Amino acid sequence: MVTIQRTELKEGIQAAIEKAKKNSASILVSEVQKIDSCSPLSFFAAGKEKYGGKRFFWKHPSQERYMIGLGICKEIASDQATDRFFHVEKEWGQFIDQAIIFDDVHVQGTGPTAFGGFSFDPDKEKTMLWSKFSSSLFHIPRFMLSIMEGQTYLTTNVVCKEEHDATFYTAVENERQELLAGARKHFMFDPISLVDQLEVKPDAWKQSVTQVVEGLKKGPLKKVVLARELRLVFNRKIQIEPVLDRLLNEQKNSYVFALESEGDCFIGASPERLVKKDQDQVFSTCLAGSIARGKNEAEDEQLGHSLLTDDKNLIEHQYVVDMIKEAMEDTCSKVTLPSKPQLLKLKHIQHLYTPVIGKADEHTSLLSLVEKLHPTPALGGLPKMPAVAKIREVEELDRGFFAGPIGWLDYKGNGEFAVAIRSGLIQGNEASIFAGCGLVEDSIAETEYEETNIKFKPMLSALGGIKS
Ligand SMILES: C=C(O[C@@H]1C=C(C(=O)O)C=C[C@H]1O)C(=O)O
Ligand SMILES: [Mg+2]
Repeated sequence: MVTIQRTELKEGIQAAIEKAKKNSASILVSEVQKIDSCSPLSFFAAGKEKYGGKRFFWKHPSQERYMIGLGICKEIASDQATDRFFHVEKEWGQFIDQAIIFDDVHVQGTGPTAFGGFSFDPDKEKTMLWSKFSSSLFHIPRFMLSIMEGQTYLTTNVVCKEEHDATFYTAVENERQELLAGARKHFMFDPISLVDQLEVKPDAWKQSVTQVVEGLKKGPLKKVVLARELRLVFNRKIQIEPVLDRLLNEQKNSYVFALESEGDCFIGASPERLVKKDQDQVFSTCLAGSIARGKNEAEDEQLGHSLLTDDKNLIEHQYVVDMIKEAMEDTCSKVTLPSKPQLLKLKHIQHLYTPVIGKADEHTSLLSLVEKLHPTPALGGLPKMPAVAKIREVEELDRGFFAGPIGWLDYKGNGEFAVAIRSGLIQGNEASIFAGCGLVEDSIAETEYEETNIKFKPMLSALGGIKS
C-alpha cells in the first residue's frame, strides 16, 4: 500500500528508517513541494558537477511541461529480453508499494517517477556503442523539477536503509538547499566545433533498401523501417546543456529528451508520441509519411499538399493507423480517430499525422500499452514481428535506444512515452546520430536516403553541425 501522509520529510525519513529496520528493506520517502519558478535548463546545469552522468531531461511539446531529474536514488535496469515491460512494471510497483509519500499537490508529473526507456530490439546483438545502456533502463531521481502549466514543483526522493540515522535528514536537506541555490545561477558554455563527419556505409545502406523493397513486392511483409548512422567528431567534449538549449529553441513541437547513463547521453527531439495514459484516457499518435519543408510559404504549402495526396506516403501512413487502431481496440474502449491524416509541420520536415484516443480497460497499464504498441509500423514495420526480424537481419546499425520508447511512469500509473527518433548518442567528444525511414513496395532507395538526410537535421543542427 502506498502511504500518503502530511508530515515533514524529517519525520518521514525517521519513520522510513524504522520501517527499513523492521522489514530489512529499503524504503522510499518522497516529498513534493511547490517552489519558486526556476529555469529547467539552469536546474539541469546546476546538477552537472554533482550528478553529471545521472540526469534526465524531458519536455512535452506543449511548452508547458518539463521534468528534469538529478541523481539516481533507484535504478531499474535489465538486459533480459523476455517480458521486459512486465518486469519494469513489477519492480517499480514493488518499490512504490512500501513508499512513504508526502504529496499535497497531486499534479501529474510530480512525485515519485521512473524515467527511462527500452531499447528498440532486445534480441539484436548489442555492440560497444550502447554498452552504457541496459535494454530496459529507468532512473528514479534524487531530485526532480517539474514545471506544469506555469507552476514549479520539486520532488525529493530518498531511499532509507536500516543503517541510516537522524543525520541522514540533515545531509539531504543541505543537498537540496545547495542545489536550489545553484539553480539560480546563469551558465555559460564554450562553443565546440565539428572536426569530422562520417556517414556509415551509405552505399551498403541503399543496397539493403533496394533488397528489402524487392522483398516487399513479393510479400508477405508490407513495410520495413531501415535506419542508418552518422558519426560526428568534435574538437572537445560535448556539453549536453547547449545541445538541449538548441533543441528546445528549434524543435518546439517535439518532445525534447535526454537520458544520461554512466557518462554517455542519449538525446533528441521527437515529434512522435507512442502513448500517454492519464487515468483511463489513452492517447497515441500515427506519424509516418514525410516531405521537406518549403523555402517559402507557397512552396511549403505545395509540398504539404503533395504529401497529403501521395499514394506511397498515404500507404506508408495507413499501415501505422491500422496497427495502432487495432492495438488500441484490443486494450481500450471508445477508440476514436480522424478518417484522414493531417500535416504536422516541424522545422526541417513535415509528416502525415493521425491522433488516436481511447479509454483504457480496467486492467490496461501504461507499460502493457507500450508493449502492445512498440514498435509501431512507423519504426518497425508490418507485420510487426517478421518486420523486426528483418531489421535484425539486414540493418548494420545497433539501434540501441534509437526508435525505442522513452518517457516516464509515475506512482499512480500515469505517464507518457515518446518514440525516441531524431536522436543521437553523445560519448565524450563524439556523437552518433540516427535516422530511419519506412519502406513500402513503391519506395526508391535514393528518395529514402534523402529522407534520412532531412531527419538527421534536428540533431545535426543542435550539435552545431549545420547552420539552420
Ligand atoms: C524513423 C524515423 O521517423 C519515422 C519515419 C517516418 C517516415 O518514414 O516517413 C516518419 C516519421 C517517423 O515515424 C526517423 O526519424 O528516424
Ligand atoms: Mg517515409
